[in-house]
Amino acid sequence: MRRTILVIGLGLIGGSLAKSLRSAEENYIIGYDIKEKTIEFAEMNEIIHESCSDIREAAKKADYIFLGTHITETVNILKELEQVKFNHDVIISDVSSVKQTIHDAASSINNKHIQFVGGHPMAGSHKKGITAAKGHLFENAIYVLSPSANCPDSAADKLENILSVTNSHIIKLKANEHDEMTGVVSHFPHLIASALVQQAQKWSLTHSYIPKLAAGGFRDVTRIASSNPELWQDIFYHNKQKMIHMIEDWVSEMNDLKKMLKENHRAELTNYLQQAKDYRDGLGVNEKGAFPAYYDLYVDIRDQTGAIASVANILAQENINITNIRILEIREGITGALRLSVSTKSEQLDSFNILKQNGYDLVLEE
Ligand SMILES: NC(=O)C1=CN([C@@H]2O[C@H](COP(=O)(O)OP(=O)(O)OC[C@H]3O[C@@H](n4cnc5c(N)ncnc54)[C@H](O)[C@@H]3O)[C@@H](O)[C@H]2O)C=CC1
Ligand SMILES: O=C(O)C(=O)Cc1ccc(O)cc1
Repeated sequence: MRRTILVIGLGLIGGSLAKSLRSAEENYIIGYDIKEKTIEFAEMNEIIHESCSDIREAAKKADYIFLGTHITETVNILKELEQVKFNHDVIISDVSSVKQTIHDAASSINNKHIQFVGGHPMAGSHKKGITAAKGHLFENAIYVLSPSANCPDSAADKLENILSVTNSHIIKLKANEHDEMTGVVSHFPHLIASALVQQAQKWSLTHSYIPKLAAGGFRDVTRIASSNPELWQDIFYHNKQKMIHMIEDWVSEMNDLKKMLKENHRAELTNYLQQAKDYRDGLGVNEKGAFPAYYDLYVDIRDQTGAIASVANILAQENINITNIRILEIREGITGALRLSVSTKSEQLDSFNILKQNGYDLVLEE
């Protein structure tokens, strides 16, 4: 049965969703974006079947509408869709990183044809716009659904059904609990990453070697500081109360650490670090967690042409799919470490054995 799906906002997430939904034959995708260039790109690359210039008219044709815009814009578009004179029921969803604002806006909608189910795919990147969109972006990621109070269960079920093409793992959460948890593991870390970079930049004014010394650890923990500033400002603003609470929590945590150092509580500090390590090491083990399960291997390679391709080829011949690949602190002419991730324990062991047989020096992360 053909389904008409309107995607409004064809950026990184809306574009990725449109691509993924388009891969199911029964889906007919109409796309809208305020940027003309984005629509042209979407049409040229067959991300959508057709574009539209009037979202109210396009909405009338749709069975499902996805809002792929930033949160403030999503609230405005919801108000506009409320005015549409639908002659059938329509399921509307969004992809916003904060759910309570959207939930409040959806709850005040007075249009009997609209069934709203909030959504948030827990996958993305530091990039923005349709050129960064990928059809497989949500594969293996958690996809949160947050149905509004007056929405029938059947709407969430239907949405879950059409989202199955994304190969994500759907979980249902209430808006407030979603915002609290993503506040802790997604929003607040972005704030801290930017603060760490700001601190390094200030110190670098008087310590010129800082950029050269900023190696693996600093790069790992600050990767997300390269994300889209307009988007993250909007996310922090809409989750403001929880962010303020977490900043207060953090200040108190830093004060505890300061005290441990000042008073030479070395055993207490070791214990603090050990507890953090144990919790961090345990993340990713559970397949249903927000961190998809991964199993890592560290391979020593030379910095020379084709080094990565050789490793990838050996694993490809064994039908082993590399889910992530990263070069760690590679320096010219010196042996470098390649971190490979695979998705099962047995693939990790097989990769270890086959690469060892091929003469590679490597370690396996337990
Ligand atoms: N960036 C990420 O990693 C993730 C973002 N999200 C959420 O996804 C949503 C979109 O974020 P991104 O895709 O990263 O942003 P983006 O900046 O890549 O895309 C936003 C798109 O919306 C378009 N747009 C702006 N105003 C519009 C309007 N009035 N009507 C139609 N189109 C309009 C823009 O032209 C752009 O193409 C946000 O609500 C964000 O919280 C969710 C998961 C991950
Ligand atoms: O790039 C990363 O690590 C992210 O943090 C991706 C991300 C960004 C925003 C979300 O709401 C969900 C996931």
